[in-house]
Amino acid sequence: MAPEVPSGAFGGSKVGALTSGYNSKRGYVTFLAGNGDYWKGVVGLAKGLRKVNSAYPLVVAMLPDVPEEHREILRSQGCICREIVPIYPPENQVQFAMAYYVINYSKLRIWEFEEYSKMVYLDADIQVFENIDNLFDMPDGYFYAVMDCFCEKTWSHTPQYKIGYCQQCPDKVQWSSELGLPPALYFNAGMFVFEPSKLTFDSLIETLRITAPTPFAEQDFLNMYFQKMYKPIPLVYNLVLAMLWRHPENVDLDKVKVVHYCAAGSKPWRYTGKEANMQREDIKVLVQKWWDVYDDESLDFKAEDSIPEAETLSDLQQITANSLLAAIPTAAAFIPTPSAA
Ligand SMILES: O=c1ccn([C@@H]2O[C@H](COP(=O)(O)OP(=O)(O)O)[C@@H](O)[C@H]2O)c(=O)[nH]1
Ligand SMILES: OC[C@H]1O[C@H](O[C@@H]2[C@@H](O)[C@H](O)[C@@H](O)[C@H](O)[C@@H]2O)[C@H](O)[C@@H](O)[C@H]1O
Ligand SMILES: [Mn+2]
Repeated sequence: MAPEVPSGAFGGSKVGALTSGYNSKRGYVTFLAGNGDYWKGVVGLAKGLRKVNSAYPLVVAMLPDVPEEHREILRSQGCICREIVPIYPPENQVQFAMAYYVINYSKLRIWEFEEYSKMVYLDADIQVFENIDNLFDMPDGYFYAVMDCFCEKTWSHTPQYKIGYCQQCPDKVQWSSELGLPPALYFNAGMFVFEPSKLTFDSLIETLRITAPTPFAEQDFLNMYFQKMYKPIPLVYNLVLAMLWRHPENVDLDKVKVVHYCAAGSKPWRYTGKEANMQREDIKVLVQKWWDVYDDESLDFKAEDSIPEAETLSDLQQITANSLLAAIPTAAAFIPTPSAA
């Protein structure tokens, strides 16, 4: 049962944000943990966002165990590095679909980034091949993400997998009422559009404390928590690679803007081609596309690339800000300069 989401938990009015001393900034955000090789995914993502002329910076929410050497590389690529305190689920005996998923609960810290009014979260194993800044203009108050697929073996613990039901083809296998209600629409948590809010963060943590962990860790938790606010967006914004062999009828690769290298063996920086489906021509093309961006030195960060703060506000917001501040001359002196991210 989804918990009651506190009213107003989806970012106050823009006017509120502007006069509260916070910029209503926008930003992309990813998550980095450990001293392994996911930093390469973040570098690829930073360069990919630059290649498609994204108007907003990339913030990296990183656990304390990310070494300084990796942080320096990310800063040199224009990333805004934000160290976060880890979040662990309650004591549990759950068998996570992947053992390392336990660290993914720390992703929840991005709701504390209140200096941003709206953010797009992207896993580090995602690449953006076409500009998706339009996502920031979708109506506030909802949680936007792409629907996942239940057909991979990683889902074998679920009733839907056992009967061959998948939300990507709901008419193929009818959901049996003996199993209770069909699963609610379920999103992949590798990419989503959200509004940072301390109120929401506190509610998330409060709810996490009393929620038994499940195999897909924070992805299951976020699906439960935002069930009533969730709005599916087209899969072009997060192509979960398994869709290529599980639901090819739903995929038009020419239209895909965002590729999520989440299938086993598909992380480009570790690709060997040995795992199932990794010898597919489309996989090889997508892995090469990732490397073409990663290796493109013309996409490396240069000081002139930096986005002046003022440009992170849309024209309308800037006008609103100016007219608001003009209307309250006394207060204007006291609104603190927004802290840097
Ligand atoms: O060792 C790790 C494992 C995961 N991650 C982060 O956690 C996200 C989720 O893990 P992953 O993408 O591997 O899960 P999948 O989408 O493949 O299930 C990654 O994209 C990274 O942003 C990380 O930084 N270091
Ligand atoms: O911690 C749980 C993770 O769950 C999700 O990955 C899964 C999911 O997509 C399944 O549907 C696939 O079958 C599986 O391969 C894939 O790893 C998110 O991508 C990741 O960010 C993270 O939330
Ligand atoms: Mn991922």
